[in-house]
Amino acid sequence: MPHVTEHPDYSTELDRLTFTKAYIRAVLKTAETNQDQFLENIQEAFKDEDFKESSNAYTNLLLNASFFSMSSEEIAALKRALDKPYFARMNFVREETGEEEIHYLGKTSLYQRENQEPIIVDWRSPIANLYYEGRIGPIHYEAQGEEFAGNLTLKRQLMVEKGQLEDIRDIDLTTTDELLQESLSKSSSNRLTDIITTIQKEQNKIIRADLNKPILVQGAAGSGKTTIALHRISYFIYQYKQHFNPRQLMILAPSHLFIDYISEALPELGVDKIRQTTFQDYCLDTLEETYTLLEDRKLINLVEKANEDAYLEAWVSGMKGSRTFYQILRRYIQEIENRMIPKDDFFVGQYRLFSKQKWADLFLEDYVYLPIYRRLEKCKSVLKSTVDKKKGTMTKKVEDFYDERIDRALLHRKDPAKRKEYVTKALDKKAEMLAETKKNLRTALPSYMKQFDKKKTSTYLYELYEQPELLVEFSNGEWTMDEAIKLSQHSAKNLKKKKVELEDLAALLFLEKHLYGIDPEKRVKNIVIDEVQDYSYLQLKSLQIAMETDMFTLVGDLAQGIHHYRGIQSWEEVLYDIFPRATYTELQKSYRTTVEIMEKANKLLAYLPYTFPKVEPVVRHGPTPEWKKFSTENELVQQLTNICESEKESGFETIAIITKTKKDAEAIQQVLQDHLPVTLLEAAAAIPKNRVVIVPSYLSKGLEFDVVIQTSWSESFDVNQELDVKLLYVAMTRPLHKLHFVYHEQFEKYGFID
Ligand SMILES: Nc1ncnc2c1ncn2[C@@H]1O[C@H](COP(=O)(O)OP(=O)(O)OP(=O)(O)O)[C@@H](O)[C@H]1O
Repeated sequence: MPHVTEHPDYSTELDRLTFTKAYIRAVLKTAETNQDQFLENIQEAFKDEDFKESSNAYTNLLLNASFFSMSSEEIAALKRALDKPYFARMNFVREETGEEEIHYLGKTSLYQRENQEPIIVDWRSPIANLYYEGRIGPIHYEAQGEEFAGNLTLKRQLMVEKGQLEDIRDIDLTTTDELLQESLSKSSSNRLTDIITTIQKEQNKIIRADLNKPILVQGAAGSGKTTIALHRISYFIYQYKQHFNPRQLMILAPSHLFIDYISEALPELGVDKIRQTTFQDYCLDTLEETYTLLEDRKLINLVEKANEDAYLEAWVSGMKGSRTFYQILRRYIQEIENRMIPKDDFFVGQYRLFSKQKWADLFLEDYVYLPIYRRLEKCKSVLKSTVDKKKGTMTKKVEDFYDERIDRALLHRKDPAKRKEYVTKALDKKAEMLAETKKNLRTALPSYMKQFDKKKTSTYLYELYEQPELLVEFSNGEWTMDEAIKLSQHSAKNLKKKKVELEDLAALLFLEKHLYGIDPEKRVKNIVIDEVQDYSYLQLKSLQIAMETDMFTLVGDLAQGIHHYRGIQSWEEVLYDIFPRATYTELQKSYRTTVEIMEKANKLLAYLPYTFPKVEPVVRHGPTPEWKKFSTENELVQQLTNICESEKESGFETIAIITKTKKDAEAIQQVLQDHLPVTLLEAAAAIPKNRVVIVPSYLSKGLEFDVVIQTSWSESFDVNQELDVKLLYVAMTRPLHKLHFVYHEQFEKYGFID
């Protein structure tokens, strides 16, 4: 490979880099000091620099520069940019002007203060799309609804590390594949990184797809789903920075372990301010009442116990996440709405102030957009103002009635004693009737409102669980009484004590939204869900209803649907039923692992009850997965330590021992900890650096490691069990470079993949 200095444009590029860094330093210094010093700083920054070309032009530009203030985020981004201000350059001859424009692409943009000419163009800007989409030659792009055409004359990668120009590659001479290969062959650091230098065309399409529409991506293991989702958020924030605060965006990840895993990429992409949480935590935080979340052991029990109880739990989970249960909840809400239509008109004393029909019109039509209890409040306030309005007339009617009688008596009763007696009585009666009317005016409304139950969300769900006959009725015959009883027995008792399962949270969110509404502070405008295949129908539907938006970015892989007992079974129901506006894309190419590893993993797909096209690995070769057998504990320890040590020596940084069950993971940690520094990964933990990790397969989903050792000590995989196949598939698709199998001799090699 020729040395970077041999490139014909080396000195131009070096100049440009020096200029850019100096400019950034000057801008930073000024931003951190004050406006008056800006020019002084600029002059100082450049006094020692001797540009071969255009130095006068640069200096002139700078002398005329004016300062404008920067936010702390912009300052942080620029500081990061000092090490690597940009990663690519392109030359574009605009058809309109015929002039050649030179653009340097980086993670953040930088403009010349004096004339707003870009020094660095943000990778998310419209023009940068040319770099990802286009080849050298005629091309066009869109910005603010307008089409621009021209000719792309140069596409160049500039490798800058720690501020030094390390390499220059002209694309179309070097293939994009080669650059990708290099990027993929690097060692992983246990954390996800950004890929802006090597975003592929099909990935770019998803990142930049219409931001006003939901998208659903079915992507093979390692196809970059998580990475793309984060880049899309970054793109969104860039496009809408004037309109959206990043807090209005939320990413829902499967666990805190996963949030830790993606944490490094977030500030780099400028998306660290978005909300990052799990579905469970979001619901617990959003729901008004306080609940205790029961540990979700369904998958563990299915894998480790596989007994009747485990199957029952999983079955209940499926029922509670189903479309039918959603319909049940909807009908239940309708029934609760009906309970809020009064049986009688509203009277104060004998005066009819409001008819039940008028109430029904308000409740079911005018205010239907509000949650039930807010509607109730509204109707109540309408009644209250009617009472207030009628108050005067009603008391006046009483007064007039008695005053007229008294007047008549005064005029026509001749006998003074009788007259006095009559008038006194009438005055007493008047006072009594006025008091009664006032009392009626005071009490009629509160007592009328008593007919409407005020129950908490959890009580409503409890009452539904507790009445299997209601479940059957609202299911429109889709559930049998037996099924409803089973669900009821499983769920009602816990809910009474405010103990909930993950599955209850979706139902509570749905009910709360309809009964009391969701605090606007807790609503977000745009939601990204990773590992969406593990969500149930109801989870997605409730989230969509609670957020009052369909702006979701959903990424997942059905082949990794290890929570399939509750998860969605096909994308059709998500697309047709929940997100009809969504665009659907498939990503078949896998970037994570080698051809040799993917070939083995691909064999597993044939055992799943879906038709998956084979995952195509980006052509990158590595060793074929190796098999090692052991029979004793000592042998196991020996095998694992040998592999770990030799892989570390070969320079691999991250190594994971992946087991099928948590039980096996714990057992292996016990026997291994005196021989190797190992850490057992927990769902709520962070991923340690520089330690071999032991992790059960279901927790490793979404993560990646340089080397994976798949171990079976007391548990093997049954090819006839869908869950087993998926768990093994997840484990086998985690490594970037090498995969080893270390298995107990009692289990034949998993013959189906050999
Ligand atoms: N265009 C690209 N350039 C460089 N690396 C890439 C590219 N696309 C994906 N990768 C890398 O491939 C690996 C897999 O990406 P990611 O974890 O986002 O995939 P995924 O589809 O979410 O996988 P899984 O389904 O297994 O969780 C990561 O190391 C990522 O950096």
